[in-house]
Amino acid sequence: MARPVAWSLPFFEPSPSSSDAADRQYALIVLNQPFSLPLLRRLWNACSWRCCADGGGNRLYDLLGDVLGGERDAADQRNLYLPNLIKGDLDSLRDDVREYYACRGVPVVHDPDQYSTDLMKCIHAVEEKDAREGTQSDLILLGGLSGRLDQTVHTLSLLHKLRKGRMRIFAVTDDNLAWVLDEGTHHISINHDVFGPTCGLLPVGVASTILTTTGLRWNLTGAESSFGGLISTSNHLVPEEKVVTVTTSKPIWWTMELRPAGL
Ligand SMILES: Nc1ncnc2c1ncn2[C@@H]1O[C@H](COP(=O)(O)OP(=O)(O)OP(=O)(O)O)[C@@H](O)[C@H]1O
Ligand SMILES: Cc1ncc(C[n+]2csc(CCO)c2C)c(N)n1
Repeated sequence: MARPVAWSLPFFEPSPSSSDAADRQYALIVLNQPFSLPLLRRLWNACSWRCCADGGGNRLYDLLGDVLGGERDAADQRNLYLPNLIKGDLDSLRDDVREYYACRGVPVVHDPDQYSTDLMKCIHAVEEKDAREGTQSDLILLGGLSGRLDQTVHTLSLLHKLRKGRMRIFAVTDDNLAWVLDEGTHHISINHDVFGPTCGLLPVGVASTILTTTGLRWNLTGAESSFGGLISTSNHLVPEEKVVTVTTSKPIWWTMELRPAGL
């Protein structure tokens, strides 16, 4: 029997405990989807390397321009949030944004391949960076769970496919934090100030799975879950339980709601 996998989420802590911070380092990929400034700040500060996927650069640039005080303050803000890389087929990155970041030394890499998405190109860039620098990053995707349905399903499929890789990959929006739990047992540490009340276990990409849980309002005990049958949506985290456990016979998407005031 494989040992349980422990999941802590230090990138959502205002000041991560030194043991969490020492354990793992994170890379951020900003996708072309809306996000709030508090969410950007939290994730940006938790990551040591940041990359924009094509039009993700526009999102970063525009959000940091929406500050009180006019263009000067916007420029100051943008200088505090310079990505390490912008990469993609560059059909979405605006010329003014490209020029702004290129002038400040941000590499803007054009990869014209039309058989891989900008998200895949950026994940590859993180792998290359890790190989180059001898680091091992976990990955946070900012966006990718809403908007266009084909892109959303692409995110669901890609993280499912990459679940056995070296990197842990999380998808984050202002509404959700979600990732794939591989077959086995998982212990997920929950900060109830940040997450809840709702959560879900979504059998995407598997015919069916057998689930046993603790720490949820509606726990499952050896229950079969499938698209054609039961899916645990609109479940609730129990505030008194600091750890949720999930045992699953096949990979499953785990998703938690973010509290609006949690950041
Ligand atoms: N509407 C959307 N809904 C969900 N995710 C999106 C959406 N638009 C973009 N993304 C994510 O942001 C990344 C960058 O998007 P961008 O708009 O720059 O390029 P795209 O041409 O639409 O996407 P791609 O080239 O990857 O197919 C995409 O690879 C995808 O992961
Ligand atoms: C079967 C198949 N379907 C769609 C595409 C198109 N496509 C997939 S990824 C990508 C890059 C977008 O930046 C594009 C255009 C393809 N090549 N093959």
